[in-house]
Amino acid sequence: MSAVRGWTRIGKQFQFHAAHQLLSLPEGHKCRREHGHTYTVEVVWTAQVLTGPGFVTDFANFGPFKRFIDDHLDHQNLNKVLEIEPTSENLARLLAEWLIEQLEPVIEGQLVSVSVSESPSSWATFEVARG
Ligand SMILES: Nc1nc2c(c(=O)[nH]1)N=C([C@H](O)[C@H](O)COP(=O)(O)OP(=O)(O)OP(=O)(O)O)CN2
Ligand SMILES: [Zn+2]
Repeated sequence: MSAVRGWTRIGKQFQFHAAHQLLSLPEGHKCRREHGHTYTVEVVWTAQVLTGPGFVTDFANFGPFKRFIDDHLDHQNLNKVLEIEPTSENLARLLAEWLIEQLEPVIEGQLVSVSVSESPSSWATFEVARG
């Protein structure tokens, strides 16, 4: 065991395609009109102690999160399937809540952040506050 202590982070990306419109924006704003994005979601997960061959957690353990995205968000109109205004910021928080409630109790490590990107040039990150 090394004398150097610290936390190790891993990241995994997921994609989905969905339509949305931001109805809180003023009339005439282009994002008020229904349109679509190929969303990228990046989850960052951390642990202090590695398990098995040297994993924070097996990447395969994110399978239930992929299924949640596929079943509830992919090829959906986000305004119809969510109760929140579907901004990147709100989606990042919603997905973080799902990961903390559903995945943290059953796999090693813990959530650091969730980023949601509507395009390669824009993203929003929700960072979990601990302690
Ligand atoms: N802070 C945020 N601002 C905006 C969001 C958001 O989720 N958070 N979302 C939108 C719209 O969804 C819009 O579709 C994306 O906006 P924008 O990046 O401005 O549009 P383009 O992809 O067409 O990018 P260009 O740089 O204009 O080509 C708006 N704002
Ligand atoms: Zn949009």
